[in-house]
Amino acid sequence: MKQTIIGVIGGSGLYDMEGLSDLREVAVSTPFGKPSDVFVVGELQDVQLVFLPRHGRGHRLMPSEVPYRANIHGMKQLGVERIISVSAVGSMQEHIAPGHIVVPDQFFDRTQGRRVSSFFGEGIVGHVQFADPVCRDLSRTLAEAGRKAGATVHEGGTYLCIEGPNFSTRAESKIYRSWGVDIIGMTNIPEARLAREAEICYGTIALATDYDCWHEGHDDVSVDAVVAMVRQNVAMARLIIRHAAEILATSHDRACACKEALRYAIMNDPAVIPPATRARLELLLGKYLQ
Ligand SMILES: CSC[C@H]1O[C@H](OP(=O)(O)O)[C@H](O)[C@@H]1O
Ligand SMILES: Nc1ncnc2[nH]cnc12
Repeated sequence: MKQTIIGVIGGSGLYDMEGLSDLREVAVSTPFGKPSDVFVVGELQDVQLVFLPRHGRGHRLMPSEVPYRANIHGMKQLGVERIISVSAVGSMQEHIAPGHIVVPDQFFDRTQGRRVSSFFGEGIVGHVQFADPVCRDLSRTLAEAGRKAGATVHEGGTYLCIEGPNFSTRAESKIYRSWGVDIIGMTNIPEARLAREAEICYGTIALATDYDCWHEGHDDVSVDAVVAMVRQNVAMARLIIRHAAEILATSHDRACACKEALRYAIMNDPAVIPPATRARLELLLGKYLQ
């Protein structure tokens, strides 16, 4: 039986995974530059787990500096079919308290166009569906794994992605709340877009660390507060991943549409795609450009 291969992108405060066996580090080069760090590959609960710290070890990269394309391409090269993103987020709703877990089902993009969030371009035009930006099956698994780990889990919710690196102004925070968003962060939207183009399932375990700056009864978000809350919950995040691995170990074959996201996405007459572009996208598109 083929082994399930899961990618984990660790966010703020999660720079390694404990409990992996047969550990090895894999440096991957991609047509889109160098990933955030070397990938750590190991076995967990009968699945192969591929771990990458989003901001690099030592947290060297700002949200707008993360090489998102290289990270997702690297995951694809290593055979990853499902990516679990772990992220620290601010809560935009009273009932989502710091320490709670949210598994978002929607994203709202407030980044400023400084991140390249598509593999297309340079002679190839593609448009993938993105109405449901996360994999429903993977997200259901993450919520189940979260409950099993004893976390308070909010299943579904809208993650608003800002450019950063600064946190929001109070006016922005209040306006975002009036839009009905649930959580706020700085990293997930490019990853979700690129994972979809790479036909990889994407789901997020978001740890609420603060109430941003809208809540009069709580301090405004600060790095200290985020780091303290992540530290308190990092063991739980790891346990959720372990439970998710347990569930996914027996469901290697994906029933979702993520695995075919590119089938009807390409606009080009294949004859006009420049050879260099075709070569660069071979891993992602080769099967559709025969
Ligand atoms: C340290 S607070 C801001 C920082 O934390 C979140 O990162 P990640 O999604 O990688 O956990 C947020 O998006 C910001 O990058
Ligand atoms: N309030 C907040 N805004 C943006 N990113 C965050 N990450 C954690 N808390 C955050």
